[in-house]
Amino acid sequence: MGLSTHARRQVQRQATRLIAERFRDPLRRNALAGLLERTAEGWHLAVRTGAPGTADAFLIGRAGVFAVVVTDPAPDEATMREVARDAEERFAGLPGPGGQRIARSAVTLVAIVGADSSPGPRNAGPFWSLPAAKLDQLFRRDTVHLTARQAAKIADGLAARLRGYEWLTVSAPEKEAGSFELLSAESVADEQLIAAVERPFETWMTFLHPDQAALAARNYSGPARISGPAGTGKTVVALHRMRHVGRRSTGPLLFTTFVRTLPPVNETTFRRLAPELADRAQFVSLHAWARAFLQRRGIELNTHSRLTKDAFGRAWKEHREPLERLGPNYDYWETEVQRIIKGQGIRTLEKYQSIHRARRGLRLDRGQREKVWQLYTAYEENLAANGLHDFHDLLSRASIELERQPLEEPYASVVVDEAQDMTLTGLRLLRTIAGDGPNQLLLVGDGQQQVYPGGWRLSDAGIPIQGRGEVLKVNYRNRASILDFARRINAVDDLDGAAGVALRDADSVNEGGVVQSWTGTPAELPDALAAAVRALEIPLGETALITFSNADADQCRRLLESAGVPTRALERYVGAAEDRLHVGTVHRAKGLDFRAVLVVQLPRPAPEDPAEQEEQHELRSRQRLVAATRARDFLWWGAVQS
Ligand SMILES: Nc1ncnc2c1ncn2[C@@H]1O[C@H](COP(=O)(O)OP(=O)(O)OP(=O)(O)O)[C@@H](O)[C@H]1O
Repeated sequence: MGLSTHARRQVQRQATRLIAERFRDPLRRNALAGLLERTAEGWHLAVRTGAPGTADAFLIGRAGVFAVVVTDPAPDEATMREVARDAEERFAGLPGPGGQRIARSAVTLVAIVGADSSPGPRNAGPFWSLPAAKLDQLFRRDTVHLTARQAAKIADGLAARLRGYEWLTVSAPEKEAGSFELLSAESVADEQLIAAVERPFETWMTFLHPDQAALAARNYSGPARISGPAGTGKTVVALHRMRHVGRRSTGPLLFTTFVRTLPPVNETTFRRLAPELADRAQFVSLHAWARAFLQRRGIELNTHSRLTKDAFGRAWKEHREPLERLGPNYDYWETEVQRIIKGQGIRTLEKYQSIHRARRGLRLDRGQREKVWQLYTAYEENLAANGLHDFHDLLSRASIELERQPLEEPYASVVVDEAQDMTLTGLRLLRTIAGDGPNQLLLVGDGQQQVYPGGWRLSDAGIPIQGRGEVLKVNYRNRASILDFARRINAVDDLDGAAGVALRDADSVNEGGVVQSWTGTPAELPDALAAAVRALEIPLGETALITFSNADADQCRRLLESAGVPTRALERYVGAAEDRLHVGTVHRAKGLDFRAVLVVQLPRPAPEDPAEQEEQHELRSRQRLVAATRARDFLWWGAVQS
C-alpha cells in the first residue's frame, strides 16, 4: 500500500469497523476488511447484504474484476460454477474503450478460504482458492492492466446491475489521499513502474471486441478454427477461450504450437489472465509433447538433429544428380522430403504420385517424383541403419501409440496456435489427442503468415470444421503507419483452399506509429544499425531485431554486441521485459510482438528456375509480412543490397 504507517492504521480501523457492523463470522470479517482497506487505493468493493447463492463480494480495480466467495470449508465446484455464471451475467457486455465490452471470461472467481481448510490442488479448478492470509496476491502489480478511470467506469456500470449488495469504501487521511490519488490514478511515475514490469494496459485481459468476446464464449459441437490477419487478437481469444472452457470442464488443458519458443510466452500471459487454471494448463510445443508422451510409454526415439541432417546429406550425395538438373537447390529437395513427403505422412510412391503439392513451385511429373522418392528412401534407410528418427517420426510414432492406447487422462480442450505452420502429420496427431468432441479442438492461424514451405487442407488431416470457421478482422497490434507498410507486402493466403481475410482488409484501431526504411551496402550496415539502435526511444527490452535466417541473426548479433548493445537470442524470450535487445529469425518471432522492431534483410541468391523463384518469392513475402507485423509502435526496415 502506498500510505504511511499512520494512514494505513487509520484505514484498517475504518475497514474493520465497517465490516464488523455487518458481519459476525471471523473469516468473513477478516477477509472482507482486508479487501475494503484497498478501496483507499482506488479499488471498488460491493459486499452482499442479501440472500446467499451469489458472490459474497465484487472487487474491481486496476488488476481486473473479481467475484469473491468467503468460505470455510473450501467450496465445492458445483456451487462455485453457479456463482461464476451469475457473476459472468452481471459483468457481461459492460462497455469499455473503443466499442469493446467486458468478456465473460474476464471475471476472476476467487474463494477466500480459512487457513485450515484444504483447498485441494492449488490453481487447478474453476476458481482461485486463496487463504485469507494471502489476500495480497489479488493486488499483484504484474497483473495491472486497467486505468483507474476504466475500473471506476466498470464499477459504475455494475452498480446498476447489483441488487442486494452494498458499496463500501474507506479513505486515507485527506493529506495522504491527495498524494495517493496522484499515484493511483494516472500518475506518470506509476505508469512507468508498471511499464517496467509489463506492457501498460493490456486491456484485453478485461475488454474484448464484441466479435472476440463472442468467439471466446461460443459453444462448438466439434473442432473449430479461428483465422484472421496478423494482430487481430487470435491468440488473445484462444487464451480467453481456454479459460472459459476450463471453467466449465474438468481435466487438463493443452496449448501447443509447432515452434518451441512460443508456448512459454503464452504461458506467462495465461498465468496472468487465469491464475486459477495455471496448474491445469500445459503449454508445450507439439514435438516436446510427443517426446514426453512416448517416454511415459517407455518409448525413446533418438532424434539427434545433427545426425539426422548427416543422414540426409549422405542420401543427397547419392541421388543429387537428376534432381540438380531440375533445380540445383539442396534446400528445395530437403524441404520436399521434409515438409511434403514426411510432413504429410506419405508412405508410398503411389500416394506421392497422386498428391497435389500445394505451394511448391516446381511441377514434377511421375518420373521426377520417382527420383525424389529414391532420395527419400535412401534417407529413411540411413536413419534406420543408425537407429535414428527425425521430428516427423516423433509425431507419427506418437499418433500410432495414441491410437493403440488412448490417453489415461483426456484433455478437456486443446488449442493449436499458429496452426498454419503445422505439418499434416502434426495435425493428425492433434486430432487424435483432442478428438472431435464439443469444444475439444481449436485451431488458430493465418495462412498469410505461413513461414515454412508447403501447404495442406484441414480436410486432409480429417479435421471436420464445417460451419465452425471464424474470422477476426480488427487489428489491435500495429499502429496505423506500420499496418500501412505491412499491407503493401503482397503475401497470398491460399492455405486450406479458402480465400481468407488478408491483412489489407483488416481494420485498424491504433493511430500513429513510425516506420523508417534504410537501404545500403553490407559495409554500411554496422553504422546504420548502431545509429538506429542509438536513436530508439523505446527501451531495448521491448525491442526485437528480426532476420530471415539464423546466419543473418548471428551476424546482426555480433554487429550489435561490438557496438556495445546488449542482446539476447529470441529463443530465450518468455515475455518478461529485460534491458536487452532480442535478436532472432522470423521463425522465432512469429506470434510475438514488440513495441519496436528492427528488420534486417540481407541479400540472398535467387534460384534460377522461374517456378522455384516464384515459390521463394511467395514464402519471403509471407515472412516479411510476419516480420513487419511484429512491431507495435516503431519499425525500422533495413534492406541490404549487394
Ligand atoms: N481486445 C483487445 N484490446 C486491446 N488489445 C488487444 C485486443 N486484442 C488483441 N490485442 C493486442 O493485439 C496484439 C495482437 O494480439 P494477438 O497476438 O492475440 O493477435 P494474433 O491475431 O494472434 O496475431 P498474429 O497472427 O500476428 O500472431 C497483442 O499485443 C494484444 O495484446
